[in-house]
Amino acid sequence: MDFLLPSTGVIRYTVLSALNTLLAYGRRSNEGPLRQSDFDIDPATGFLTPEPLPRLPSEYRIWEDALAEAPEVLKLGDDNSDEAQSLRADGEHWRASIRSRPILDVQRIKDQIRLLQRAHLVLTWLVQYYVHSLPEVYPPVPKRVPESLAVPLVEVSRILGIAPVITFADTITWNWELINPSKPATIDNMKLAHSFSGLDDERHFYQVQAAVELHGTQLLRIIEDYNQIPNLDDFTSIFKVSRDLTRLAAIIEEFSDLIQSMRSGCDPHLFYWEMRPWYEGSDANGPSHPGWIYEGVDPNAPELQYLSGPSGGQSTVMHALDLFLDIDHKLQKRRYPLPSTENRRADHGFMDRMKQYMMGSHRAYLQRLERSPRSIRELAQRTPALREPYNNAVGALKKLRSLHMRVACLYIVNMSKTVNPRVSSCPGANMMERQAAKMEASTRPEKRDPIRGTGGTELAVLLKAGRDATARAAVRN
Ligand code: HEM
Repeated sequence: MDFLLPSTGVIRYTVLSALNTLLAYGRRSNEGPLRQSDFDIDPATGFLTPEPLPRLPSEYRIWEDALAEAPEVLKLGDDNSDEAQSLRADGEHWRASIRSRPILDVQRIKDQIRLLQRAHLVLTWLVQYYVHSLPEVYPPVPKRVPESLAVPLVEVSRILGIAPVITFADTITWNWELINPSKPATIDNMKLAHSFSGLDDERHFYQVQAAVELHGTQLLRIIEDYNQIPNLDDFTSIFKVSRDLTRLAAIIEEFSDLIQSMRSGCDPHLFYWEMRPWYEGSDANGPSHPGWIYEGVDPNAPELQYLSGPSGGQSTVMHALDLFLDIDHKLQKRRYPLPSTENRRADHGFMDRMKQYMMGSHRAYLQRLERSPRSIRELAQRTPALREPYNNAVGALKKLRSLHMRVACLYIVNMSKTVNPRVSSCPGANMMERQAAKMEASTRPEKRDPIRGTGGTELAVLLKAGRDATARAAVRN
């Protein structure tokens, strides 16, 4: 049964990863109270950096310049509009210059976390621009990421402990600037730094998610307070926990309102056809499609397993919430109602895998939270006065996941049935393309792959399983 065993690369990576975490956090071997400041979490901005990332120093200027130029000259590879055709030569020139660039050494910035984050952002955006502007070919072939991008990206990612691909951090938590630099980082004083489509819809899409992250700082404070209460059994402590759980339910409802507000500024059709194609990672089309090749990088390098696109599943705030309320996504605990057959079929490793797309320090925060001996669910089970507030928080999270499923359905499942607007400017080809799309749609149920999320997962099954796992956390009276 060799195929069930992890490869030596994976074992090496797991051991190195564990060693890394031990070395970085060894100072706290005698773990004291959980403190956010130990994990590069800012009290005001949470998992967002406290200030906008600085630009890279002059020796990396070719990366910054290429990123500034990309939106001017690159279009999606399947774009045959007149404008795209007129830019084709410029686009090829941009890609050729990326291929001809030297491999820059990142050692000079290896101790400067904000510059490393900026390098990750710039390189991952360049990779997406490069790969998705390549002209489409049939049958599809693996897309090759030039070594001038791939090699430094893998190196920077190793230092940060994050996947070498565009992540939630590169699009949301690091991708902003201040409107008024003399004022603090609040959602009203932030503007988007980079956008693929240039559309207001893309700005809104990022802004809503950044608002959830910023709002999440209140939730992080509740978690920290909970972990610092000296004695959980006295009346004052129970009263505080009860009040905090009630506040937590309200915060989760506010997250839901934010998700709901996506519709007011982000058009589903534009999201699906103009924005989402730029985010796709190596596995977006499922296992039967060829993925990407990182030139100059050992193809067995363990981090190359993590090349999916960005996903809300990479939000550290949402993971912290799940861990605090003890949501069992992996179906390891005996809870009721028992999981449905469809729930069992879901990708139970998804949320765990998504942690590899976070900064090492944020992943370490989650690991520390996971090891916390104080389960709030167990406390609620043995304390009648806490059952209702706990269940209300779980109920609010279940409602959020139901709402999120509807949003994902509207923006992805429904839109996947519409026709790609990027068809040839030639009316004849246009008509043929539409005809082909119609025929494809009519054969869809039997022939098409399942609808996948940005992270390459079977979307509906995954999201339903997450909602049901949440509902199962509720404690019984
Ligand atoms: C247009 C808006 C959105 C769409 C289309 C969307 C779509 C998706 C999809 C397809 C997944 C499945 C996993 C994957 O492969 O990526 C997912 C997961 C997830 N999304 Fe969203 N999402 C949207 C907005 C949000 C927002 C605003 C949040 C912030 C709370 C969020 C949080 C999550 C979380 C936490 C997951 C992991 C699965 C789970 O916890 O249930 N999403 N999303």
